[in-house]
Amino acid sequence: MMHFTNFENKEIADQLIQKALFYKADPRKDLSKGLGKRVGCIFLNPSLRTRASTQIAAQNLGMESIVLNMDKEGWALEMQDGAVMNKGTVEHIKDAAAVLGTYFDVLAIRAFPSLSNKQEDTEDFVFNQFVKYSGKPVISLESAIRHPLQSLADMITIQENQIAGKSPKIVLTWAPHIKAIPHAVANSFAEWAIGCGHDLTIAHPEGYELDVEFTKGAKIEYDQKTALEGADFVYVKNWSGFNEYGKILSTDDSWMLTEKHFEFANNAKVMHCLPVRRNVELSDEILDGPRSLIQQQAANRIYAAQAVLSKIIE
Ligand SMILES: NCCC[C@H](NC(=O)CCC(=O)O)C(=O)O
Ligand SMILES: NC(=O)OP(=O)(O)O
Repeated sequence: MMHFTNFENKEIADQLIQKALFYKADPRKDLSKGLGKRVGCIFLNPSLRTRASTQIAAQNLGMESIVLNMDKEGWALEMQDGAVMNKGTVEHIKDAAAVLGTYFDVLAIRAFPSLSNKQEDTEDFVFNQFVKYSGKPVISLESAIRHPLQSLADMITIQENQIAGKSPKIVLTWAPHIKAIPHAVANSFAEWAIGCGHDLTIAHPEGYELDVEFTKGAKIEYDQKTALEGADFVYVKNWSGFNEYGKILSTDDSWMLTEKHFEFANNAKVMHCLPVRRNVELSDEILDGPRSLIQQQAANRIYAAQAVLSKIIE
């Protein structure tokens, strides 16, 4: 495996899940595996979990990690080939990524979408500029269209909580938000859940259809109540319009999950990648109650990153 950017196949996903569970049982089992290796974690956007868990994962493997908050501390990067750089940008991605490639054995990049330039976002243009010019294995720390380390942690969490012998019903439901939010977490969750062979229903108001590249194989349901019936796992996430790109199309607060939504899914567990807008996307009673898997998901981010780093440095 050269890069870790998307779901490849079920066999690799299962291997990564097993490896992550192996590290969860004994985090320092491979403490010398990464000795002498260095990962550069490049952030073009904010992060709590991804920033900390990736560094802890590297440390558990004996690797060094260096974090660069390029959005705040780096030079303003030019992304366009052939640009005449006589305005705000200071350094071309060609030069910056090539330098990073000489400093690090592995690069890990967070590059959110603009939510205004659909074509560039859909091509994952900024993220792929790092891949193109660094010449090193690249791990996605959430790109414009995917968040695979989150999805791997989510698949681990589902495996830990599913009832043996029962194929779980998984629902990804849209929830309200005050801002236009990226599609990456929802896209990736759908890609991984479907790829891992799960039964996935995606519920959202009409107009919030995600890119079908990620959702083919899932049932689409416009009525949240119908979607939630008999659910075992409910993944809550806001995203902005994809067809009407980057737009907020609904603020209907009846989509905010509360305990009363679980009348016909009493045993359902609730998942969210965090950060969550409490009492906008999800109620306090759910987040602080026995259905919530949010802390387990966040904990599993360490072992997901450790499994991926371990495989990449092999
Ligand atoms: N890395 C996890 C989620 C990151 C991002 N959330 C946000 O931007 C939340 C911003 C806010 O709530 O103001 C998203 O949903 O893709
Ligand atoms: N879930 C997640 O990726 O969190 P951060 O944005 O805080 O890294």
